[in-house]
Amino acid sequence: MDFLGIVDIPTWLLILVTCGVLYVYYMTSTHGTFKKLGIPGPQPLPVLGNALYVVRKGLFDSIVDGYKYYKHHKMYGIFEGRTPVLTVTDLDLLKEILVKQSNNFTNRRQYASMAQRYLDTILFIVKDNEWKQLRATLKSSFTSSRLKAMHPKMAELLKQMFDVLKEQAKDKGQVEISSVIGCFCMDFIASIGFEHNCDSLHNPQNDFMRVSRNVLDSFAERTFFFEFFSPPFVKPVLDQLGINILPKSDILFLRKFVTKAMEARSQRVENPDDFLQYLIHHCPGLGLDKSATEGGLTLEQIYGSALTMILAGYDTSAKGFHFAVYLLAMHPECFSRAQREVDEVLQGEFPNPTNVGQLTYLDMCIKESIRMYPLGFFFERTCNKETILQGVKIPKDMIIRVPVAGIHSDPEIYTEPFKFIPERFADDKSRHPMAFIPFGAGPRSCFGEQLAMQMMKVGLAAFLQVFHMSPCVKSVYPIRLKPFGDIIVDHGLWLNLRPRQQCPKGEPVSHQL
Ligand code: HEM
Repeated sequence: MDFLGIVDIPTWLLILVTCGVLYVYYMTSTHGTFKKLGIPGPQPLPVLGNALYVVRKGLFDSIVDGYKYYKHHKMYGIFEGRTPVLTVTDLDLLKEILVKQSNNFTNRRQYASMAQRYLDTILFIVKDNEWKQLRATLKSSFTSSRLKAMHPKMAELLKQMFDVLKEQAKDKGQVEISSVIGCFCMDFIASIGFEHNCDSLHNPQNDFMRVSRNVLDSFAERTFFFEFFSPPFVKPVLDQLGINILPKSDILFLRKFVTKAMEARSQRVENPDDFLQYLIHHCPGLGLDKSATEGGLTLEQIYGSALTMILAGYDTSAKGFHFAVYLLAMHPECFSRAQREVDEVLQGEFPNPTNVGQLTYLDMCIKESIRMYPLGFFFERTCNKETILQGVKIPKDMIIRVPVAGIHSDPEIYTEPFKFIPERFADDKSRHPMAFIPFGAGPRSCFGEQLAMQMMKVGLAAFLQVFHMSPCVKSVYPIRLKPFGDIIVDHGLWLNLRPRQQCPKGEPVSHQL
């Protein structure tokens, strides 16, 4: 093509350059948003926004640093590529957004490139009234009586986990705990969710575990790049091409698993009282229980909720559990105090949902562990409608980020925040309600908090009954995290495990070495 009568440029090159210019313009066109609103923030680069800082520091540390730097500005804005993200650092403002005016901040960011059509009924993702209805229907799936009913299964699997750990500790006593605890949590979730015995403790490579792990890892690894650099109109195209945050084949595998489990139940006279049965019971479309028609679930919502259980339930609890065990092992004084408490209070009785309520120091240890390593180290809301907060206009659709990791490591709230000091949780009342939010806050907070806390308390108490633990030569402390994705440890969690000579009377110890 003849360009201005001067040079002969090939058409393809002209198209390419035009597309490039349009892309740069499009990706940069939002970068004045925060200036217009009078909100401070680091200067964005064309196209990249503030991605380079996140790449250099890692997501976790960039949230801690951002909070520290902008704390006294109450909020600051960054750009993920072209997407403005408003991080709120003021605790009163956060209470306003998450609790008092939560009706204006109901939803989360929508991941257009997430194989969305298979996941748009997941509780974490659904919006507005659908979210309200779904949350209300699922509300009683984890009542305290249902949680108690799950306990025998938990005790049985803990016993199996301790046997595996004892076997691994036989030689030098050195054990990597994160993978074994991960297998325990997966077996527990599969069991209480779907009466499925995937036996990851003895076969960690089973399909259910492999596929679930792959879905979680893909989400952790790919989200950053998808969200930063692909403009919204490109995401559906990528989706059509099969390029997604989540591997479609794995999602389909998990859906098929749920379908098969439901089909098997339709042939049986008696069914287990697990999470899947709860969902089936609440799905009038399946015609199983006419009393459940009011506010019932659709078949797609059953798939979404089953996936929620697998994806939200397993990894979070596993990490919560392994951080607590590891941190205690790295702090011998805290370990001894927690073990003494377990021995004195439980008197050899196996921990259960009721008796662990008396373990106040253990509770502090778990809180301190999820303070230091909050698995949801940030979470988000979007603004449903324009809202004025302390004189600042928050436009509709703005993404609001809650910098949990920053708040949890604020030295004005927690002295020596990078030290493990469970005693700081002896007095919870003087702290601002938004200063400790490992499970989020307000009506959209974590749905599985009670289940997760029960797993961690019972599991940790049983651990202390059965093992002595201490650092070993392979232990790394302070813990190093991977720079991207979820909160992922960058090394094995190795420690020394010695089965205790004095057995408690409860179940698992009969398997002592
Ligand atoms: C230690 C373990 C866990 C931690 C630290 C954790 C943390 C969180 C956080 C920070 C949020 C966002 C809250 C917000 O936006 O205000 C969340 C949401 C959620 N969590 Fe958890 N979680 C854990 C375990 C679980 C378990 C075991 C399940 C399910 C069985 C679960 C299911 C969910 C769901 C469904 C949501 C979305 C709720 C909604 O949108 O209504 N979580 N979790």
